Amino acid sequence: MNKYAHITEYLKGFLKAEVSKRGFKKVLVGLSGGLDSAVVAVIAHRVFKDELLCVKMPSQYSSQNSLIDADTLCNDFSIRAITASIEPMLSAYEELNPDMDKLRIGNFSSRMRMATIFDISARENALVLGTSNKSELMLGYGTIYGDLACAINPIGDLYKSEIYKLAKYLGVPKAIIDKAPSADLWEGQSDEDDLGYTYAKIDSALRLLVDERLSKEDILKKDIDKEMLEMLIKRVSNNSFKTEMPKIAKMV
Ligand SMILES: Nc1ncnc2c1ncn2[C@@H]1O[C@H](COP(=O)(O)OP(=O)(O)OC[C@H]2O[C@@H]([n+]3cccc(C(=O)O)c3)[C@H](O)[C@@H]2O)[C@@H](O)[C@H]1O
Ligand SMILES: Nc1ncnc2c1ncn2[C@@H]1O[C@H](COP(=O)(O)OP(=O)(O)OP(=O)(O)O)[C@@H](O)[C@H]1O
Ligand SMILES: [Mg+2]
Repeated sequence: MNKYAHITEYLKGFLKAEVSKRGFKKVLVGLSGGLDSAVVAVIAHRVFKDELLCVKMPSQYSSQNSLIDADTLCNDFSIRAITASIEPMLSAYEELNPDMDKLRIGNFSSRMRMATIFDISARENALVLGTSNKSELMLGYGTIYGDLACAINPIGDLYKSEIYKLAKYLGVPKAIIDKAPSADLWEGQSDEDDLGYTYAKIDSALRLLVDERLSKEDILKKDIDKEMLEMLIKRVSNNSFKTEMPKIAKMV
């Protein structure tokens, strides 16, 4: 069996077991029009069919292409979807806080989406599926208690470069595969511009650092850019809190 066919079957089994173990039948996916949520939606649809509901949550900063790409995916795969705009909440908060920079607006947008989809999860008696990949999780490239929040994440152990291959295998529309990954939190945002390097380069180094646990010295012998490696080591260490539970004071 092809590697990505095998991964798909494994993730279908994982989702089925984990959702049923928690006593649920329905799942939600926040659908942005980007690659990660498209892959999660297509795999979840194979398992849950009409018990999957995708939630599109545009803001005034979402690009028009993202909205079109999300609709194309839903049409191609007959996936159920609703729209819940975060624009009114975001505008109201921005009016009260006119000094916010784009990073704060972006993180606030991400948390408004989290609040919205978790409210819908209560209404629908459904679980929220996560869409953060391993590259993002390792680098802390996501908003804590925002897009990182979920009940179950099927793609958190797959690097972005693997998500591309999985998307191709699943038949995700070409427009979604071909466009640059973007958090779409402000106009023109691009993951690879924010991070400074392509995911192909980042993932090659992360594999050596995280999976093979090689030392910095040994990684540098393998033709990896020194500045990038130093950035990655710093990010992995500084952002590890994003994948941990809050520390609780133990009474002694
Ligand atoms: N050591 C520590 N232990 C526990 N908590 C710690 C902490 N250091 C900071 N914090 C807390 O964490 C906050 C900072 O983290 P956070 O709020 O996440 O924000 P931050 O890491 O500053 O920014 C999030 C990054 O992820 C990107 N992003 C966001 C959303 C979606 C996507 C996407 O790809 O779709 C990408 C975004 O563009 C930005 O580069 C601090 O304000 C503080 O409250
Ligand atoms: N407009 C939106 N509507 C619904 N959900 C969204 C929206 N924007 C972001 N999200 C949620 O936040 C997640 C994080 O965004 P991120 O950009 O990392 O993933 P993506 O858009 O699915 O893929 P890509 O990284 O290729 O752009 C999305 O997968 C999605 O679940
Ligand atoms: Mg995106």
